[in-house]
Amino acid sequence: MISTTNASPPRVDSAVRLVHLTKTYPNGPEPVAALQGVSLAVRPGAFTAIMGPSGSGKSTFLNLAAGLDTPTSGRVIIGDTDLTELSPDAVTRFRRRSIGFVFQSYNLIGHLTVGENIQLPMLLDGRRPDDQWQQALIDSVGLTGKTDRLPSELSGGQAQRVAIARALITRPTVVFADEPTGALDRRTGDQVLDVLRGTAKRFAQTLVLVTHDPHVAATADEVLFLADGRLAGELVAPTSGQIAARLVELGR
Ligand SMILES: Nc1ncnc2c1ncn2[C@@H]1O[C@H](COP(=O)(O)OP(=O)(O)OP(=O)(O)O)[C@@H](O)[C@H]1O
Repeated sequence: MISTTNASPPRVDSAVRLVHLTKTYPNGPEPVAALQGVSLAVRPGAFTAIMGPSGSGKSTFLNLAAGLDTPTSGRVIIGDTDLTELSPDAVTRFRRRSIGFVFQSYNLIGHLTVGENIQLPMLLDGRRPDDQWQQALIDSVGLTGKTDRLPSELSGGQAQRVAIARALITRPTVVFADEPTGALDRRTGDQVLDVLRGTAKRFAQTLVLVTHDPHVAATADEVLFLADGRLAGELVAPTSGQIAARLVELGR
């Protein structure tokens, strides 16, 4: 279940809870109100897609929810931790442990091997991943036998599989993904999406994904729509046709 109101959501057992979230960018004389009072809760284990017309606030939403940027007002609660009450250093530490992020452009470290890239969030946190868990993850994303390669020796699809394993290695409370198939051709993108969705389901990983692609969003449990910085409805397990129709209504 996901709650999508512009008012305060009921207290629920949630992986992500946003309360009256606003973000205004001080763009000279004309500040931009990119988010205008968004409240929602994401159920643990759910796969939620975020969609909306260009400029509707999707990237702003993702950056705030993942602690990459700070809101103008409102609260971001991941599990039972309110990010907006933490110091910047504490947010960085919390993100390492409890938030995974998959970028469109992979963001792998070029001189580290596949295995080292995957382990990095654990190592930065002064921990070592459990060998069995790491192997299960590598197998699940289809990188068995490729852990000694360098990123330059990988295809785009393989690189994104590394990024997916890296995002999940800490068993975070939530993984956020920003257009994770946007740089891939359709066939490779579909395979990577299957890997992301399948691995998240297998390990009961909460996943929140921003996409422009109705075909990608149609694989989610729920699709949330943003328009002009506000929530503009949700669809549960929709078809890509239903999603496309909703986007047309919202003036995609
Ligand atoms: N760093 C920034 N400084 C100033 N304005 C910004 C900044 N980032 C975003 N905006 C503005 O905030 C609004 C929301 O932008 P955002 O990037 O969140 O939308 P989006 O839905 O992700 O768009 P797109 O689908 O085109 O990527 C837009 O009007 C945008 O111009």
